[in-house]
This record gives sequence, structure tokens and C-alpha cells, in this order.
Amino acid sequence: MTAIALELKNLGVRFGGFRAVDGVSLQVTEGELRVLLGANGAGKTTLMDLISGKTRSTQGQVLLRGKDITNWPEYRVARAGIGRKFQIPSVFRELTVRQNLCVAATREPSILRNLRWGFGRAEQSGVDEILALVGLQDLQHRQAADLSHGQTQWLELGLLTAQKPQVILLDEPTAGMTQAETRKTAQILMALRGRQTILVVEHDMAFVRDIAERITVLHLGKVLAEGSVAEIERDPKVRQAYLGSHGIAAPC
Ligand SMILES: Nc1ncnc2c1ncn2[C@@H]1O[C@H](COP(=O)(O)OP(=O)(O)OP(=O)(O)O)[C@@H](O)[C@H]1O
Repeated sequence: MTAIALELKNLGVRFGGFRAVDGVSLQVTEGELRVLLGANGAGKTTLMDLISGKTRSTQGQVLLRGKDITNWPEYRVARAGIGRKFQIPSVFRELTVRQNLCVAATREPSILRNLRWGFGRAEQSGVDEILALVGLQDLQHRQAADLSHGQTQWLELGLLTAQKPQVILLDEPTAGMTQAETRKTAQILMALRGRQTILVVEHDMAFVRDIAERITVLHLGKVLAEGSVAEIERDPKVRQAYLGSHGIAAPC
């Protein structure tokens, strides 16, 4: 039986009388790439906030590999193994791509000491692997400040992976990307599938079709549907919920 990496049990939050997330239950298995879909205001970001500890829930539980981490402060959730990527990059702009990854991969807390004395062999080979995974080998000696938007986002993904989290949360990773960059991001996520558990919020249906095995659709704070891309696209409830918002177009 496949192990469950992340489990939400009846999770919810009320802001005043308004239930932004309303009794969400879901299970993400180890190595799964799960997409969270939903119209504007469906509660996707709030759900990510509840998982990462940014927002305190008013009901339910968050379990990470069976451990109850509900309402832990954000830093403890991160230490427990939930890595979150925001749209605003958090790379060290003055360091090279490789140095950024080395810093993320090392357990040595002093960045200055690391940069001065170098990183261990294990870290270096782990970094080579991640550079290949995110397709930044040719740019490894470039300063992070000189990367394009897409390249910076891939470096961010690499930084998260280097920290070996148990689960990665991604909020619209293709926002602001060109089509070519979006396709490459899909390739990176597919390369991570099986070795990294990922929960990703995304609107771009072409991208979702490329990467998703299983989709969870949120609507008005609740789970409206869950299934494969094909199941979700032909689900009348989902089509109705999307009408007038993003429109879930059938594949051409
Ligand atoms: N701190 C808060 N106080 C009150 N209402 C909030 C708060 N945070 C979110 N909401 C409301 O909860 C609902 C869900 O918001 P959320 O940002 O999670 O939706 P979303 O699915 O991520 O939408 P989008 O795709 O537009 O980002 C919205 O109606 C929003 O206005």
C-alpha cells in the first residue's frame, strides 16, 4: 500500500461568519503530484496557508506522514518538512545559481563559512543532480540576479528540492511565464514526480493536463470533485462551477 505523505481531515477556517475553507479532507500519497484547482475565491491559497501554518485553522487536522502538525507555527511546519514556494523569489541574488543550491543543501548554518571553506562532496553531487533536474547546468555560475523570471522560478524549485522537504506546496508556479517556460516547468515537475510529493495550485489547464495525475477541485471552500484530468474535465458539477470564471475548456 502506498504511504500517505499529507493528509487533511475535515480542515477548515472561518473568518468571522465566513467559511473560506470548509471541511476539506484529502490524502496525498508519497511521490504524488496533486493539482488543486478552483475558481477565484474557492479557497486554494487559504488551504495552502492552513497547511503551511500561515493561517490557523478553526477545525480539522493536518497530518504529515501521520504526525499531527495542525496549527503549528510556520517555522515549525517548515522544519517538520513542508516546503512552500511563493511567487516572490527568495534566492540570494548576489550568489551564483550553484552557490544558492549549495547553501540550500547544506546543514551547516554559517553561509559565510560555507562560501569561504567550500561545501562537502555529498552536497556537491546532490547539487549536480538538482542542477540537471531543473535544467540550470549551463547557468550554474551565473549570478542569480541575472536570471530571467522563468530561470529564477526553476532555481527556487531547485532550492526547495535541495532542502529535501517531505511535501512541497506550489502556488501558481507558472504565473508570469511564457509558453516555453511553462512547458519547461511542466517537464521539471514531471521529473520530480515519484521522488517528491507536491501539491500545486494552478489555473493554466494546458499545464494541468501535462502534469496532473489526480486533481482536487475546490469550490466555495469545499472539495467539489476529485479524479483524473479526464474525469474532472467531463464532470458536469465542475463545468458548472467554472462557468463564468476561468472556464474549464475541453482538450482540443
Ligand atoms: N484573512 C481573511 N479574512 C477574510 N476573508 C478572507 C481572508 N483570506 C481569504 N479570505 C476570503 O476567503 C476566500 C478564499 O480566498 P482564497 O484566496 O483562498 O481563494 P483562492 O481560491 O486562492 O482564489 P484565487 O485563485 O483568486 O487566488 C475569498 O472569498 C477571500 O476573500
